[in-house]
Order: sequence, then C-alpha cells, then structure tokens
Amino acid sequence: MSRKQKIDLGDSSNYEDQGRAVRQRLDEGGSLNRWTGKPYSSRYYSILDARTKLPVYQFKDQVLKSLEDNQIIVVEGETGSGKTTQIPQFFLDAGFEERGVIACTQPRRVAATSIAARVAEEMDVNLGEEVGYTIRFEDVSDPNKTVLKFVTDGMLLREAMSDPLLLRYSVIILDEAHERTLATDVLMGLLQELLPKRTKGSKHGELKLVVMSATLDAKKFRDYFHGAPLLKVPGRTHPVEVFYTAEPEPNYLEAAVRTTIHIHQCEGPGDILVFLTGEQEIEQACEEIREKALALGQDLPELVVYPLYSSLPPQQQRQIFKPAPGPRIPGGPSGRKVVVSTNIAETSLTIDGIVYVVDPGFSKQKVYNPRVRVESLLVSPISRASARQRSGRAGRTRPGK
Ligand SMILES: Nc1ncnc2c1ncn2[C@@H]1O[C@H](COP(=O)(O)OP(=O)(O)OP(=O)(O)O)[C@@H](O)[C@H]1O
Repeated sequence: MSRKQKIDLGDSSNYEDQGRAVRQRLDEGGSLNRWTGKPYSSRYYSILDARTKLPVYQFKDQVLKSLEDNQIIVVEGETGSGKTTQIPQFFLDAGFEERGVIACTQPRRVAATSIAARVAEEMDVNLGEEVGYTIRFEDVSDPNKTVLKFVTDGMLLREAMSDPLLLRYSVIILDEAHERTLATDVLMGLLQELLPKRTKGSKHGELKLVVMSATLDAKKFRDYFHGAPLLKVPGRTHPVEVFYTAEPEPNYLEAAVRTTIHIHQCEGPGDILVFLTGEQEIEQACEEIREKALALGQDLPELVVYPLYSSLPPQQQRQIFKPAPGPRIPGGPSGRKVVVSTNIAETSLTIDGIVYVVDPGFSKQKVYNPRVRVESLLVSPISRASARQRSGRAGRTRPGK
C-alpha cells in the first residue's frame, strides 16, 4: 500500500467489525504499514483491538462527515472516550495530511509528549517521524515526514506569530479547550479571525478547526464559533467506583498519605495516583509514603513513589510512565507504583496501571485580589468537573476505584 493511500472503512456502523475488516484487508495486502511500508507488528494488532472498542470509534463516520461539511466542529467527549488519541488518526485515515500537517494542541508538556508516544505506537511508526511533538526546548518531529504533531498550546501560539495563516497546517485540533488556558483562549481568538482567510477555495487552501472539550463548556465554544456543529461522544471504557471520607479531613495531606498506605496494605494489585497542590507538599508526601512503606517491612510488595509537577524537568516527569517493580520473590505479588501529582495529571494523561485515585479535592488556583491589584496562587477547592476528570484517570485500561 502506498504511503498516501487511504483506508476505506465502508459504511458499516459496527466498528468492531470494521476493525476486523481493516485487519483482513491489511492482511490481504501483505500487512504492510501504510506509513513505513513494513509489515505491522503483533503489538499493532493487539492495540487495534482495544482502539476499536473505544466509544469514539462509533462516531468516526459522523466526525469525518461533519468536518468535511464544515470548517469548524466542536466535539464534546467524556473522559476516556478516546477523543485525543483517535480523532487525529481519523483525519489521517481520511487523507487530510495530503492538504497539510494535522496539529493537536495540549495545555501541558507531559500530555503532548506522552500522547504523541502513544499515537506513534498505535500507528506502529517511530516517534519523531510520521508522528511527533513540539514542546518548549524540544522538537521531536521531522519537517519532511511528520503528518501529525502534538504541540503545547503555547508553542502553536508562538508559531502563529511568525506564520499568521498557519500555512503548514490543514487541521488544527484544540484539545482540552474546557481548561481555558490563556494560550488556548488566545488561539481561539486568533483562529476566529484567521479561518475566514483560509476557507474552501481560498488561495492557501482550507484550514479546519476542531475544538475538543470535556462536558459542560462545549456549548460556549459552539456559540463562540457562530453555531458550529456540536458532536457528543459519551462514555468511558471501564467503571470507576467512588468512595468518600465520612467527615471532612482536617489535614488533607496527612489523610492522603494515610489512604495511600491503606490501599497498599489492603487492596489488590494496581498503581495509585494521588492529587496534591504543589511541589513542596508533593515532595513531603513522597517522603512520608516512602518512610511508611519501609516501616511496613518486606512482607508487602515493593512500593516506588514518583512526584509530578510542572517545574520538574521533562525527563523526570516521564519517569511516571515506568512500569511498577516486579515481585520481591519469584512468583510473589508484583510491586506497586505511586504517582503524587499536581493537577497536571488531571486531564489527558493515561498512566497505564493506575487503578486507584486519591483526590483530597484541592488545587492551587490563581486568584486576583482587586483591592491590592495582585494575583496570587491560593489553595482552593476544585470544581466538580475537575473531580470528574481526576476520577477519570482511573478506569482507563481497567476498572478503578
Ligand atoms: N499510554 C497508554 N497506554 C495504554 N492505554 C492507553 C494509553 N493512552 C491511551 N490509552 C487508552 O485509550 C483510551 C483513550 O485515551 P484518550 O487519551 O484518547 O482519551 P480522552 O477521551 O482524550 O480522555 P481525556 O479527556 O480524559 O484525556 C484510554 O482510556 C486508554 O484505554
């Protein structure tokens, strides 16, 4: 199959059948990867099976038809529905890359890099070739080869300053728009002005825009873009049970550490993600969890603890994706990984193996005090939408709590 050849998925609305049909056709064609021309790996097929079961897969035709008919669409997808990893690939299946690069923005660096790595794996290509990412100080893409690029919203904004018509691109996907980061909001304003200059039949070709958001805010974006069609993608893949403390905890840091240790002692296998508000708190919690786990002795499986906050260097941030340690003795229970993070792990991230999420319900938020005209970061209770996003970090690759 040539690199540019499209895979025709036919009209069937049953995408599990379609997944099978795609594989069958690929097998008939000698199982050659559309991008590399090499045979697909067995890993590719096992991921393809999981991908076709994601809720968003049933909306593939609808998303493509809608984008073909409109310049702008808004997609409202529940957490874990598969919108970030799958929708950009739908556009590749439909051949949009022939008109220009497809860019998908992410508010956070760690999300841009990890999603690019995942999508490269799903497409069975090397990261930095057909699929790449650009974050501040790090560009892992090839100007001659990359067809799908994950970028932080800030980097795309910078690019828009030197190339105001974003001529390299055929589709811009603004993901996690509900987070309302400054860069995404400014990009939305820029794109609203830019899109009339890049319509169908215009000198530079059409630029399409897809705004993707979690539930709640999607209607606002539709109104902002003058009634662009809104597509709703329901459902997450696996169930997540939610438990609450009987009473509010006077010290949430101490309670989060205690709960983590309790899970380690009493619950079945699976990694733990704990949300706290900032670097100092996170380092303190990591230290306390390590000490307490050590004091429990060698009878329990090994516990490794990783911090995650935005000022950590990217290399250290990526440690959270390392698998949990193996058993202490051959045949014994596997070790467990704990990630203690700020809200940078709240959206977009899939950390394979996370089964338990501990959420005290606080984050640092920018608050403007008009009396003294100063903006400061204050520890404040999170919104219900954030709590939903946090619980959605479990239940992504298996049921969660
Ligand atoms: N690195 C990964 N390892 C294993 N599975 C993954 C990985 N990345 C994604 N997945 C699978 O794909 C599913 C969809 O991920 P995706 O990031 O596309 O969801 P989403 O709809 O954008 O959710 P959110 O808005 O919460 O980020 C996950 O729930 C998980 O099952």
